[in-house]
Amino acid sequence: MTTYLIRGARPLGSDPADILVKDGRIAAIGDSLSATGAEVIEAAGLVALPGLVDLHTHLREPGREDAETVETGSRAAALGGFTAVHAMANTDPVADTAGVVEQVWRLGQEAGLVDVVPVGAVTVGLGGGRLAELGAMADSAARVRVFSDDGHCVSDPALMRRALEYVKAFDGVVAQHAEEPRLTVGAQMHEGDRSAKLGLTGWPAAAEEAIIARDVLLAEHVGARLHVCHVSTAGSVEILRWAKSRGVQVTAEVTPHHLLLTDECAESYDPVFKVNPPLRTDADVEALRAGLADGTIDAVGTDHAPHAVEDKESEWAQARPGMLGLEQALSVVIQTMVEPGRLDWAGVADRMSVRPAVIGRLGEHGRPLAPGEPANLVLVDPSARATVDPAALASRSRNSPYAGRELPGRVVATFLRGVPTVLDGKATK
Ligand SMILES: NC(=O)N[C@@H](CC(=O)O)C(=O)O
Ligand SMILES: [Zn+2]
Ligand SMILES: [Zn+2]
Repeated sequence: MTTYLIRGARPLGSDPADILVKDGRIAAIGDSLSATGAEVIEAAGLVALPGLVDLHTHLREPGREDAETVETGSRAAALGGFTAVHAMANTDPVADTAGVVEQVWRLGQEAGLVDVVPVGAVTVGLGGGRLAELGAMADSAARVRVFSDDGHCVSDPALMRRALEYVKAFDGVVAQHAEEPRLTVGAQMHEGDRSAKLGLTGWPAAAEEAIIARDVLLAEHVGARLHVCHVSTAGSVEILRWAKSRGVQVTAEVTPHHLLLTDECAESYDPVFKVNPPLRTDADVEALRAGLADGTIDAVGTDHAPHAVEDKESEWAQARPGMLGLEQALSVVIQTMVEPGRLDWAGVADRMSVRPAVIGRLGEHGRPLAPGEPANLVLVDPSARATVDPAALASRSRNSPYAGRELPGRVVATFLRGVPTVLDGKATK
């Protein structure tokens, strides 16, 4: 294994130091380190962070390999600075058995670009009718700890309660897509002045908030862990703040797109901006940024949702919801949180690596940058700026909501257990 000497990087944005990466681990951090035979990486001006961890990625394999595969999504993740991603269960077949989660886990190992951690479905076929074999998925080689019907809400409260009780036995967590389905029939965008003006059926904030309120009460009642996916409204942040103040074991994530974009994007009628939950208002965006800054929202989760051209480039009402996120997530967080002074680099590491790793119970990720720790790390150039070109993305799909936007921050290198998956901003395989 090659030894790497990373020279003059700023760990979590602190003063420059050298980082020696040897045998898959951080061997030393200090001034003027030297190591014979080491490959030197000049990192002056670069910030070193622990490898990013995504709690919410759609990789589309098995079933829609034309939109993304475990390999192409892994490459997009590595280029975005990630060393672990949780692969959502809404594949075809659905990841609701030990067999399917082991298949996804194995494909991730073979690609070798990030640790692909399968999420198990809560209910059989995402049907919302009966619980999937949660215990078998937890005991499988994939060691599933996060369970979600994402794309669908576990809307039956009795079933949600049973899922929470079940996963408690192995320290698992239910990640809820909070959407009361009776309130979102035919919904196309955020319900408000703009949906009225555009004549599109609205997705009211209350459809999300009602489920979050119900679920935090259930999590409190049974003493289990709940995670809320893609929180999108100011009211949701308030409910989470209240629940946390009561000691409920609830965590939450916000997507990069909900931190940056609003329902104003829908005025273009460009379906690239169609997503669930929908882009909301300026006031919601502000509340999400404040919630991420004060820790009410624990993590950034990309909800990277690749879609093939024919599923996205159609009329708004026909287009599938979802947008890409992995390759620009860190840049969006730099723009919305770091540059305005709302999160420092240690805060970025906390919300994009440490806390998501803890929520997913990934022992080898989200660790401190310290000697002896696994060398999962990313080097970022915060001063670089680039315009997003969807054609240049590693994802197999092109549905980036950031096309043509200039964003700050460039991932220069990513290391997975001491092996570079990205060097000079390019994937190594
Ligand atoms: N976010 C989306 O709009 N779509 C996701 C499903 C989901 O996250 O709910 C997808 O799988 O495409
Ligand atoms: Zn969802
Ligand atoms: Zn999703």
